[in-house]
Amino acid sequence: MFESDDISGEKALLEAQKIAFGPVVFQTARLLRDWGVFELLQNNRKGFSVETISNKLGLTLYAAQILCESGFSMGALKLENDIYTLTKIGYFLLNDEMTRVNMDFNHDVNYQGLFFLDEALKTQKPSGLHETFSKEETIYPILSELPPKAKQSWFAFDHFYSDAAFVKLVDIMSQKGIKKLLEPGGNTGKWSIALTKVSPDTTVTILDHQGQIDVAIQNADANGVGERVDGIAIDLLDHSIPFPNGFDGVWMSQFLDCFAPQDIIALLKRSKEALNKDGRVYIVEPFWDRQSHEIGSYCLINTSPYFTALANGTSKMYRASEMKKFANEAGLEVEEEINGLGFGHTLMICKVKG
Ligand SMILES: C[S@@+](CC[C@H](N)C(=O)[O-])C[C@H]1O[C@@H](n2cnc3c(N)ncnc32)[C@H](O)[C@@H]1O
Repeated sequence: MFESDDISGEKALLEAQKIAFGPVVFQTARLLRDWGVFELLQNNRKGFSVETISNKLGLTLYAAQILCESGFSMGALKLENDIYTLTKIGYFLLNDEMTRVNMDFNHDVNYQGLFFLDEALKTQKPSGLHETFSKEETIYPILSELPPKAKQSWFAFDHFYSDAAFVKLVDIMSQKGIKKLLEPGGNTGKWSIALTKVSPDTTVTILDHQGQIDVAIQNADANGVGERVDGIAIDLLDHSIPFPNGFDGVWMSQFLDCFAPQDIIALLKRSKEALNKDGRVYIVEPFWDRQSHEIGSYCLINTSPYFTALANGTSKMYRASEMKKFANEAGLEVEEEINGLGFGHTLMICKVKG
């Protein structure tokens, strides 16, 4: 994975420039996508001159030149005999859903805040969040109050990955005969709704901030499962508050990555205390050491600085080996691990250590 040293010095120097100009190319690629250049060229395979592109899209010739020349340099556009056409990279930038949600998330949520990454890494506070959106300790209490584009891109990013994993997970979990499930970080209720819809004997209790609980309850009502989805507003970082107990399972999806190791261990201990005798803790995470392709690992590893600068200053995307260690320290052991769910999520089923 990421074997980058097996290239010529010249290639390496070019790769280094791609990193040095990364933010520039990111912005031009985004505008080539959002201002219709990629789409125009996708619909016209023979391509157009920059003059025609500028005329057809109502851009100044200068704007079209700036964007198309950058598009050519990044490999998203081909330039032959003064005619631009779309390449495979341009095709993915335009059409690939994962690329789109990653780009929107990085622009609308992260871009400005990442300028403060150094301070965030030094202070372990989300300095980027403080400089852009809010003075709160973490992004989570204000998720539902983010500016509209940031809010939309945050939720689209979160849901894109978990929704894909939920398809198979609903199958797996609906066969477990769970009556009472506790869901810390249940967010807008996507999982609780998906599961209760196919499991008529299951009830789910969400623990989250009030803003998310309100949306989750509204969504559950709209989906006809409101009677079996409830929520408790709580600051999950206050480890002096025990979880409610008597549950067959505690479900945490894309949730533990929002916390530093010591908080994960404390949350897992509180989860353990919430279980019935034969209960299990279910951890769903995209671990970067469990990806079948380096594309997944690349996306996950580079999501971590969002957690530093914007989310909380302390968490990251973890490796499965790290999570196993945390579970162990909390008095749990991983009984089963199911990999390859959705775009590369893992389900870790944990039982209380005997
Ligand atoms: C990344 S989202 C996970 C969403 C969902 N479980 C999924 O799989 O898509 C994390 C959730 O944890 C909640 N959360 C994070 N820190 C929290 C805290 N300290 N107290 C309460 N909820 C918290 C957030 O509000 C958010 O809904």
